[in-house]
Amino acid sequence: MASGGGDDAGEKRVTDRYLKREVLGEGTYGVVFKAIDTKTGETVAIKRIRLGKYKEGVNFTALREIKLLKELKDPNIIELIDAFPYKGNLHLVFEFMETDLEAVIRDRNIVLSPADIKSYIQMMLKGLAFCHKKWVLHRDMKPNNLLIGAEGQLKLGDFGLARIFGSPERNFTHQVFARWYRAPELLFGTKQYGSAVDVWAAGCIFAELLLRRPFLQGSSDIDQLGKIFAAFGTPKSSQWPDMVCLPDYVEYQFVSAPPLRSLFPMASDDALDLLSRMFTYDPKARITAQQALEHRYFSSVPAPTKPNLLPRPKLKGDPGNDKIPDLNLQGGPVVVSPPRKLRRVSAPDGMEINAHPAEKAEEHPTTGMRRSEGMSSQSSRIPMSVDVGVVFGTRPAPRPTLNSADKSCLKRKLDMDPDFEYAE
Ligand SMILES: Nc1ncnc2c1ncn2[C@@H]1O[C@H](COP(=O)(O)OP(=O)(O)OP(=O)(O)O)[C@@H](O)[C@H]1O
Repeated sequence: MASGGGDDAGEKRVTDRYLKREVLGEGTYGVVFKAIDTKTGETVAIKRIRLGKYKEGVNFTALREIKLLKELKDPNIIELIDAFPYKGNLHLVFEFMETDLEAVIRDRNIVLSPADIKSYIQMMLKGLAFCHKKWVLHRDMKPNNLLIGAEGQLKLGDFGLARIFGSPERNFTHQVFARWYRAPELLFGTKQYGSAVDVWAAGCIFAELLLRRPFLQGSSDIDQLGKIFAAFGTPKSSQWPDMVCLPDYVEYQFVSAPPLRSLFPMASDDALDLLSRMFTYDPKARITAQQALEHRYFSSVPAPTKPNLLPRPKLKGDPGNDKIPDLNLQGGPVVVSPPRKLRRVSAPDGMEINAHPAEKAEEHPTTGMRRSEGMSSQSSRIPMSVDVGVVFGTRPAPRPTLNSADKSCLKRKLDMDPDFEYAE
């Protein structure tokens, strides 16, 4: 996993129980570091969430949900071992995982066989199906949230955290997920969504394993829809009747879908069939995680590779491991644009998408050129080529603060280690 220098390398202990080791990295919610659980001798990963930045306080719902996550135990879900406040931060203790699926996909020395891909997808769907059965949505499915243990087992990480803490860059309810993994109903602004959004994202991850690059790399929400429509065709209202009622729905120029086989030339017929069901436009008609597990793709040959036989990416500290370049394959933080109305643009060959004036003035991620500055009308067409992920920066996050009442509540509410002494 990622490693790096710590901002508090001098601090050795997190409570009497956890002995701190190196920083593993920093994500949306805060710093993650390695630690030793002196009670069990196990290595753990502690995610430190800065509560000081939260404005509205950690409410009872959040505490209840953290408690719920602690009870969410499944072989394909990262275990939340413990949760406690310490020095004004909330600490979430997870089982330690060696690497993640993004590292596997990016490691050019790894050849993934169809059986390996099947194994990863099966483990991902098992974790997802378990959580959906318990009425928990993930809402941030992407390859670097799929962690891989020393025995090759894949586990879903960050489950439910998007719901509990939200995300600094995703202020609106439908702005969950990194953009490339966002379902079309979210891009059309739905506020009422269900487990189907996780299945769409899982389909994107399946596609990414097959292609070894992110599948639908939109550079803005509008562009993301354009990428989706270019791949699967513009949805007809007969395919997705509720689409026209969605808050940000606008009519798009009709684009017909290329054969799915042309997008995934190496995939088996069964893999393509499952993919097409995971990418069904109407969330109500989209296959569920449980149904996907029962799809013939998993019972046909080849059988999924056993987790302990899956290829292992080079890890930090492995001999001869070069630094993996940071390609920002996830697209980075997502900037939320104010709600906007779209206007239609002419479509000479039926391939242009509707573009908003603000969209047209957006800076091109790689050329730095503004769309309105001399980019030909071709540039607003839905490109089928792959863009590199873009980070446009972040904006300050409104976050709840933890007041003393919240702190004592947190201490009471979390099912904490009886040995733990709360210390400021
Ligand atoms: N259970 C774990 N075991 C080992 N490393 C972990 C664990 N959880 C997270 N990490 C590592 O810690 C770092 C930060 O993880 P975190 O989940 O906070 O953010 P992220 O996944 O990098 O980004 P985002 O917050 O956008 O999902 C990453 O390098 C991640 O791989």
